[in-house]
Amino acid sequence: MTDLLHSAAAAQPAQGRFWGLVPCAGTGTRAIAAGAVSTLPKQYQPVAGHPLVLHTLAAFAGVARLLGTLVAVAPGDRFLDAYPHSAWFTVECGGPTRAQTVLGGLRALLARGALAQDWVLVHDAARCLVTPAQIDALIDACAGDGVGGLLGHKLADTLKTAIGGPGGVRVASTVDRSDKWLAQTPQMFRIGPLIGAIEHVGPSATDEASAMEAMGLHPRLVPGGAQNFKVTYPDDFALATAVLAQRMHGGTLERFGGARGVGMGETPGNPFF
Ligand SMILES: Nc1ccn([C@@H]2O[C@H](COP(=O)(O)OP(=O)(O)OP(=O)(O)O)[C@@H](O)[C@H]2O)c(=O)n1
Ligand SMILES: C[C@](O)(CO)[C@H](O)COP(=O)(O)O
Repeated sequence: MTDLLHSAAAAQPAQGRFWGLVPCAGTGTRAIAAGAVSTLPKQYQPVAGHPLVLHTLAAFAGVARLLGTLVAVAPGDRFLDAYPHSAWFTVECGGPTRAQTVLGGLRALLARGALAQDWVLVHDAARCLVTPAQIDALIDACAGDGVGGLLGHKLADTLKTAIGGPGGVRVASTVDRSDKWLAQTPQMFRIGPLIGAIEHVGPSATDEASAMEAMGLHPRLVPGGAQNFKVTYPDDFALATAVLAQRMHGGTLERFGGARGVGMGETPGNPFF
């Protein structure tokens, strides 16, 4: 894959090169119900018949402009060895927090031929419903931007703050939601500035945009969609399965016929792709 990475990078103009980076080193403590039979990390739990992260990676494989996608896994994690594909490769650079995993992945991209001015699209392994069209829309919206940006979703519900006390959790106030968005991924920034921002803000940054914001920048918000949610709680597996099943049976699962020819049997011995 490294050779392929270098030759693919050499073939593209340096100003408009795009990489994927999928942090995949979490454990999913909120998603795995207490007493669950399987303690596999959530990104490897079966969803619509396949490990969750493979749906995520299939979407990235369907985006022609990506030179490759680095999947940042925990040290010693060989789960994805069983699913080789020309569009992605794993690096065991997972850290104790998501930001540390992302930082390890960014440095690994540079070590493998990416340039500091290249764009990177960082995307949660756990957002398995993203589509190639959404990823392309983010690239279209941000490739000419001086900062970069992210997919987001405007808040649909009334927003409350809470106070806890002996009487249980109670409403403290209702907040104006007119300017509130839920931050989604992918989040797209140039590799060099993003490394600088994460190093500056430290390991607790929960997303790339907040690190860039800490540098005084204002990332572009690009509408994603309600379906691009993050599988976080036990109920989310059923919801993700239902959406994927509907897309498969409705014939709208474009990721299976993506730009890289992602279809059944591309990789011998791999039943998914
Ligand atoms: N140290 C970490 C923590 C998280 N992630 C990744 O970051 C994404 C978003 O994080 P989240 O949904 O919070 O995943 P977990 O940390 O696994 O979940 P939890 O907080 O419930 O344990 C996931 O794809 C997860 O694998 C990571 O790569 N490295
Ligand atoms: C990056 C993210 O998906 C934006 O919503 C999210 O912050 C990651 O999950 P976490 O629970 O904050 O680790």
